Amino acid sequence: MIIAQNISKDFNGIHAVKNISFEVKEGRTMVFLGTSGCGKTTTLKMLNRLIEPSSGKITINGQDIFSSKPEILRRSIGYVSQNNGLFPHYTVAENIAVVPNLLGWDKNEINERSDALLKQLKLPVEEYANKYPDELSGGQKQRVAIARALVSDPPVLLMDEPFGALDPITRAGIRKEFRELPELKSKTIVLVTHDVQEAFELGDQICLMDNGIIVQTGTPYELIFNPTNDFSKSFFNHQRLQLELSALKFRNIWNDLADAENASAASLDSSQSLWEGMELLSEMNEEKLIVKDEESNSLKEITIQTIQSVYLEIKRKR
Ligand SMILES: Nc1ncnc2c1ncn2[C@@H]1O[C@H](COP(=O)(O)OP(=O)(O)OP(=O)(O)O)[C@@H](O)[C@H]1O
Repeated sequence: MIIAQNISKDFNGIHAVKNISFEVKEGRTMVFLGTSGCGKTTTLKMLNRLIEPSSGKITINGQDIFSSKPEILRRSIGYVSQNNGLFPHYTVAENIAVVPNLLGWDKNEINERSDALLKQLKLPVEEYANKYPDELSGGQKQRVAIARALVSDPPVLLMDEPFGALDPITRAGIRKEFRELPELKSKTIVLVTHDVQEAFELGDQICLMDNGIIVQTGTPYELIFNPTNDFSKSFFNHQRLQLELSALKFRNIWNDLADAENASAASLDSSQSLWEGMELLSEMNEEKLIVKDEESNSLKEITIQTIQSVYLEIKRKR
């Protein structure tokens, strides 16, 4: 768990971050979202002391981060920087091995761990381990950067616009894979983005920032349906429909869906969003799809029409 209390950062008179506080629960993902220059990266980098706060207190899993040297602190915090930060003269395998070498792992252990990660990240070892970063596509470089950040299994992962340099299609694909990576399920993650859709897909919680302060913190649902101020309300206006459908999960509307009978296989689970349901219905060119709720072990069916009418009913009631 990360707790930041009243943290600020001044750069020679520029108040980049102004007395903000937030908490990230263990195993959860917090996304910092906001316009360029609002203080997201500065906030992120204060968590691993790449930037030293001007004031405030930060604890990670109960430990004051200022009680140990920054180099020691960073061994338990994975970090993916904006431009992937790979060493150009190191191969993929060598890039991934940097931290394990510092930690004194033996060669076999390093190979085994890095092979397993490359496999999870869909970069076959035989093909990629000996390549150099400039022989990789943008998406592949980001995967290597993620593998490198995860190699020592740190409990906390910080990511600064990890998919920022990718085209929208690659970006959406890698984001989906990222969400499903088993390795990430138990990590406490703080991610910075200016992409609203990305924040809604990846964040359990979103901190919306403007001009060095946190304007609102909440789940995607809270931010889109219950904005507490004019900034939050207008920030999402240009993509409101898509974001509302992304924030609504099938489990939120479970009782409004028809039971599915004789269903062989479910295509979606109830933690997925109405937006994902619409995308899949159109991608698969199906009239109906089955959604499963793991908790109650029940199945429901969805169509574009049911999604539309449930959504319109929710809007009507508000
Ligand atoms: N090293 C620095 N020296 C002086 N000013 C800085 C420094 N780093 C950041 N700033 C200023 O602090 C403010 C916040 O910057 P920061 O990089 O945190 O914003 P951001 O929200 O991450 O923006 P972006 O999305 O463009 O990366 C900006 O006004 C920026 O110019």
